[in-house]
Amino acid sequence: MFHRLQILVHRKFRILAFASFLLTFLIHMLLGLVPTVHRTSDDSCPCPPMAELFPLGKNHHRLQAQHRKQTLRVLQDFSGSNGSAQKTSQSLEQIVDTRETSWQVPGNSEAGRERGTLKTVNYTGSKLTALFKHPLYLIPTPPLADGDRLFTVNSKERFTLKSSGSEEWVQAGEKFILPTGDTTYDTYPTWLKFHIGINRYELYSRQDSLIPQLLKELCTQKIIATVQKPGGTQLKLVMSLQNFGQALFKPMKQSRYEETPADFFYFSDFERHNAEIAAFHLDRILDFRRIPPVAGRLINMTKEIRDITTDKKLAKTFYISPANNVCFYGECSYYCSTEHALCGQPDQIEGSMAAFLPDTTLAKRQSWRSPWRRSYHKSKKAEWEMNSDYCVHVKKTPPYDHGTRLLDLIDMSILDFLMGNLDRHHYETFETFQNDTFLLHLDNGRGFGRHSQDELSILAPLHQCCRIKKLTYLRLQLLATETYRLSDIMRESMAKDVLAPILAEPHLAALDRRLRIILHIVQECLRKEGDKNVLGSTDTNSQGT
Ligand SMILES: Nc1ncnc2c1ncn2[C@@H]1O[C@H](COP(=O)(O)OP(=O)(O)OP(=O)(O)O)[C@@H](O)[C@H]1O
Ligand SMILES: [Mn+2]
Repeated sequence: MFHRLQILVHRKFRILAFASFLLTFLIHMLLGLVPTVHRTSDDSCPCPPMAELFPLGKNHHRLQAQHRKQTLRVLQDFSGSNGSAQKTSQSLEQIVDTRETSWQVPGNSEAGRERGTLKTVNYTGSKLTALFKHPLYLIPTPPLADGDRLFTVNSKERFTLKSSGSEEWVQAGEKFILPTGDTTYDTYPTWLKFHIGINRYELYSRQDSLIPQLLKELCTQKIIATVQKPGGTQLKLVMSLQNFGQALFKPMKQSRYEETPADFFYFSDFERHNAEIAAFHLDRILDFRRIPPVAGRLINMTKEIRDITTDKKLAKTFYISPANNVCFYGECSYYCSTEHALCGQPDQIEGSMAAFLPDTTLAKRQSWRSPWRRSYHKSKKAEWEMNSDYCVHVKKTPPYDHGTRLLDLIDMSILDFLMGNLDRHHYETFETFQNDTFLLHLDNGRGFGRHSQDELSILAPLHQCCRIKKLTYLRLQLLATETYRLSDIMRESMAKDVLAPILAEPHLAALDRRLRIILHIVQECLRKEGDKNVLGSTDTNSQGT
């Protein structure tokens, strides 16, 4: 009898997990496949009813064809000849009160337990709110032209389980609460709004209630299915949420208060869940908006992983430790053994929940090797480490010879230097936008390992190329002022996370120190090479914001 019950429960979970996957897939199909009709389209909309959009196979081909058809937007001319853009940048410089800036480089759960040690901050009001109201954070992105959105949306189609055309969803639907609302858009779940908001210039927009809502859902929505994410070196899980959204879960592998030992190579350190969370906040504060939203969450390993996983191999790695805690180690190419097991207290474990990007069958991504990647070898050096003229070659090599790609990469090195991330071997872009788009900064788990050392080599792209986006430079200057001090803003931004404090105070202090180092390097470049060469003309566009 008990055995039969077990089979029944198991089957039910499998159906649920399958239904969740299918639903996610179908929603994207639905959005991607509707003939190109923009939200503003009028009554002449030739959209077929959703039922006609299936079966999947047929639609998959149609989708690919549509993606191919999307015409590449002609490169905007953001060069110095664009008078208005130049004027904007000049006036922006005046916005930053440089009197407040210090240019001197100086001599160059677990969370709950440590909450008491948080530094007392003696300022009133919200520095974060003030920052996001600053003119440097209000510069609009360019108007979106055809082909600038990742998905085209049928403006008339409301999101309902029935409209999905999937029997499984409709059956599973009783258990799920779907959004309702007056407009079609109101009926989309938050994760879907996030996906359809992605465009050539940004992963998400600035002043939007969407991201706080998405973060909230990532840490509160019921987890209905959990499986391992294949690929990569360390264990990570894909969790399906009650509203059919998905998250990439990285469990806590080491304490946020434990500094990476000086003798460790960057490639042998464990990833840090808190680094994933902090990286998202930092990226947003720098106004890059190139990291998918990440929230912390305390997971019940028994109920939210073991009991609901359809992954037998994963379930088999669960055990009870001598201290009576629940542990598991999963399957992966490194660190997936009893010696590296993840243990809860007794079955609660902290982790990071990253909002999932759209499925790659719907929005293909291109992976690029970083020209400044490390050798990933104990004694071998990469070319850029031996050749100080390395940037000259990079500048001549596509896609770095054109548009803002090199400047985008320099932005990324600034982000990585601030958090001490040496592990940026690749970056990704959405293929449909080809070479003229933002860079996705995925995989930030190796940041925030060391606070007592500043790894200057991460800044090699800035140092060797002596170029930076003007707007990045202006924002960095702003964040070096007392009023908008980076560490204060980061502390405040991360305080909203359920796992706060996310970063130990020495890591926050390191941010301010590293920021001064970056500014010092830029100033040296400006002194040596002049504004025109350093603050490259291609960054005067809004894409550079
Ligand atoms: N938020 C996300 N949504 C969807 N896919 C993601 C997301 N974040 C990362 N990925 C994909 O998952 C892959 C593995 O993720 P990640 O790089 O963080 O793991 P990893 O174990 O550190 O991998 P590696 O060992 O190769 O560095 C990435 O290459 C990326 O394509
Ligand atoms: Mn990694």
